[in-house]
Amino acid sequence: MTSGTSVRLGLTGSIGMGKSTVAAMFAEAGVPVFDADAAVHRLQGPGGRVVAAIEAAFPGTSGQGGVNRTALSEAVLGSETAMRLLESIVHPAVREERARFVADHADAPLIVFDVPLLFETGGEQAVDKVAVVSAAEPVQRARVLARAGMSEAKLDAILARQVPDAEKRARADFVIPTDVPLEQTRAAVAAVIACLQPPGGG
Ligand SMILES: CC(C)(COP(=O)(O)OP(=O)(O)OC[C@H]1O[C@@H](n2cnc3c(N)ncnc32)[C@H](O)[C@@H]1O)[C@@H](O)C(=O)NCCC(=O)NCCS
Ligand SMILES: Nc1ncnc2c1ncn2[C@@H]1O[C@H](COP(=O)(O)OP(=O)(O)OP(=O)(O)O)[C@@H](O)[C@H]1O
Repeated sequence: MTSGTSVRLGLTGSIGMGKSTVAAMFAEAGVPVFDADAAVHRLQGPGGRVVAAIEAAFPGTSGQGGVNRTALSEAVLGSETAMRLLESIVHPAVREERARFVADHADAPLIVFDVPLLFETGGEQAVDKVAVVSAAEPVQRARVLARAGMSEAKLDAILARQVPDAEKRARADFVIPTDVPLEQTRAAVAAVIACLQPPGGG
């Protein structure tokens, strides 16, 4: 690793596993975090630069507030062709935002990319190490099904498009558990930081 470049940690995990919670722990520890989902919300929000392309591809799925995610979700979930079309619009724009983030944090010893679809999009090629956030399936399902607008069918449609948790754990360099007390999750985050960013940045 030449000087001046950051160690890049990919942070991923299936729906409801705790990525956002763990990403916040990295941020609290002073590690710059790129949140891909937040980038998608910006890009799809009011004035977002992919709104016009999404409306052209999926007429009626946007309005004054940008993309109507409920309408868009109904238009694409369950259709592999439609989801791939949506991804072809959104993912390049996310990659551009990620490149800007890297340039803005060139001197940080460690940076984190919080990317839900890291393995699904080959994003692991762009990072040095991967940490997977994981919990037992019943815990995961209970969390997600407690969300407004979620259903068993929608959850299963999403999970069908995500690399299984067991495969993510096998391919990861680190596994961060979230079906444990928050302090244990926080300790796991600290251990990953200590491993990748030794004191003194050595
Ligand atoms: C499909 C959409 C409209 C659903 O929006 P909605 O607000 O209902 O759900 P939300 O965005 O919170 O996603 C819920 C869960 O689905 C997962 N998910 C989102 N997109 C995808 C996808 N293309 N493939 C598999 N899982 C996905 C997320 O990781 C999350 O765990 C939205 O997720 C979207 O625009 N996805 C395409 C862009 C994308 O691939 N985003 C993933 C992060 S890079
Ligand atoms: N260590 C933990 N102990 C208890 N609850 C946790 C822990 N970590 C995360 N959670 C809870 O799990 C739920 C899902 O967490 P979070 O929103 O971070 O998941 P996510 O992977 O970002 O979800 P999505 O993929 O849908 O965006 C939240 O209610 C969060 O409070």
